[in-house]
Amino acid sequence: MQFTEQLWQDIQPIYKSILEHGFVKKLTAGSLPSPTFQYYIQQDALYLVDFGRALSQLAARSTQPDDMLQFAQFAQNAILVERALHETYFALYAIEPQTVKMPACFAYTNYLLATTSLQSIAVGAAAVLPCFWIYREVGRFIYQRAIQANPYRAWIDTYAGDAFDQSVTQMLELTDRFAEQAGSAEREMMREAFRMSSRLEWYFWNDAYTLNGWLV
Ligand SMILES: Cc1ncc(CO)c(N)n1
Repeated sequence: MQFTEQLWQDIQPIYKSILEHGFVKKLTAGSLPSPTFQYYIQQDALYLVDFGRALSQLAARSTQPDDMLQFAQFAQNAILVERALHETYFALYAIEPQTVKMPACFAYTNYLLATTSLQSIAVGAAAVLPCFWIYREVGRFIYQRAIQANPYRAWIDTYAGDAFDQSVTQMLELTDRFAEQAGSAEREMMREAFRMSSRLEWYFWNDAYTLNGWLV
């Protein structure tokens, strides 16, 4: 079994909770209230900048130029997607960027930055993998069920599309290669990082769904 197959098995209960979450259900049905989606988009714009920063960190720390190029391209893409959010959804809803990260976004971005900075590249790669992989799977899940006139069609098409699929495949190959070179203790840390980021993906949607803010 490929290492990444094991990672996916590990998170089955988390992934199931994501597919069953009200945010994903209502996004699929097209009935997600627009303030909920706006909250999500505003937090995601903040998330994507730090996600790009985490990927840049992995690029800088790569020992192989090919890996460096790959991570740098992923980082560039995160910022391009962030820009696209502004051009589409921020304009559509006439909303301003948010400046405050809410709890899930704060936890997730800080986790990604700390892990890609302080742990090995292999563990850092495992921490960023759910951002790719879960979005592709959730994107496809929604795509297969959503009607054409879904108001969130552009979002669905991005994550169910070929371009995103290609980067996920590349990220999976990288992770499996890192795992082959890692010892068993490091592989355990990779599993732990993958699981933690997967859990934080759930929290990210849950914060939007509940319009969660700082309670104190
Ligand atoms: C929270 C989150 N995770 C993953 C992605 C996809 O890169 C995204 N845009 N936002």
